[in-house]
Amino acid sequence: MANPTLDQLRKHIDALDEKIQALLNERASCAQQVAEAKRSEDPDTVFYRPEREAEVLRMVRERNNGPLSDDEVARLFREIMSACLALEQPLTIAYLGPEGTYTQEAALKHFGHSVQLKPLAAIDEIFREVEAGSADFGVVPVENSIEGAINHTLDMFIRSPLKICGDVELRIHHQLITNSESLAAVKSVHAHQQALAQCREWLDANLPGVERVAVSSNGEAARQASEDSAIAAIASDAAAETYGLDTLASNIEDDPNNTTRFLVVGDQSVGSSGNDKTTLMVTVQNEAGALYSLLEPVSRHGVSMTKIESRPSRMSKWDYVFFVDVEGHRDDESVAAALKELETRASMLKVLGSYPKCEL
Ligand SMILES: C=C(O[C@@H]1C=C(C(=O)O)C=C[C@H]1O)C(=O)O
Repeated sequence: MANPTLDQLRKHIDALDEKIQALLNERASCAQQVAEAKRSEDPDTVFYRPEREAEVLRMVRERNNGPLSDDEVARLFREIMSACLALEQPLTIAYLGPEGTYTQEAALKHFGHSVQLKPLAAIDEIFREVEAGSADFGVVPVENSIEGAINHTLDMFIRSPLKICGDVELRIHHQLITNSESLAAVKSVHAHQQALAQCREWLDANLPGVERVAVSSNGEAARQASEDSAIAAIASDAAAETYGLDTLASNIEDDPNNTTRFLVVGDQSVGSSGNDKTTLMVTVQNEAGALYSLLEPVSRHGVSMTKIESRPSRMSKWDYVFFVDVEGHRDDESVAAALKELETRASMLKVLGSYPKCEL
């Protein structure tokens, strides 16, 4: 059709929408049949399969020809799978709240919007909630590109039996959100002290002399802003959505690469997706060369180590627990061989989890 009219184009979109909707429902019925198939194989089955979801997202990206970007189609399919899974089994996800935190945004990015979210006040509460089975999974921050590791999260693994089932990276974009009409009407800016620090230059330039108030979280700051239009909060898009606030200025962070990584914790062992990583927790005797001898088999078996973090063991002074990330799944031949040797050299080795590399 040469130069179709607006009316013709809209009719075409209506026809396409009808097909998309029918296909979505066909996919959803298929997912319901998958649930039956899983149940007949094993009555105690888990319906959520992160390794399969990662594979679906990888295929979506690989076959994408635009004009929608790979990220955009992956995000759409993330939501489709979320809705399909909810028909099989609605998931409850505990996260570090209150509502409107970046952890909430990370939870929604990873699981999609068709889950039941449960905001909790502290990292250890999230672990306890999942351990008790009151939530299926938990989402907690683990490191920030500026601030470094979130020690509290790492320390939880020393005592918790939970496993890592996935991770999510989130670019931290700070928004100035408020009910104020304009910057001039803002009398104070509320946020977590880290967010205030990360937007210092912007605040100096755009809101000089305006009071800055540190509060317990950016979600709490947004809640306060929703009750008083003289207050602006620094928080996420999710917080603006949750509390019905307008965004007066976007992406006001001084460092545009500010990124936080979150862990998804649960009691599920995740199968191989073909593009995975494995997190280990190890301790060694406090003696010369111990750490080298521990990691030597990792390199000899051609396994690539991408990260190492140490924390006091809390058992005795100057004794450390190492958190090590390697590429691959624990069932991969090379990783399994390295782990077998590592076990004989470490005083304690725990595989915290093998999980798909983030596809979002
Ligand atoms: C449909 C399935 O169950 C769930 C839903 C998925 C989907 O919608 O594609 C993928 C994995 C599972 O979390 C499946 O395992 O294939």
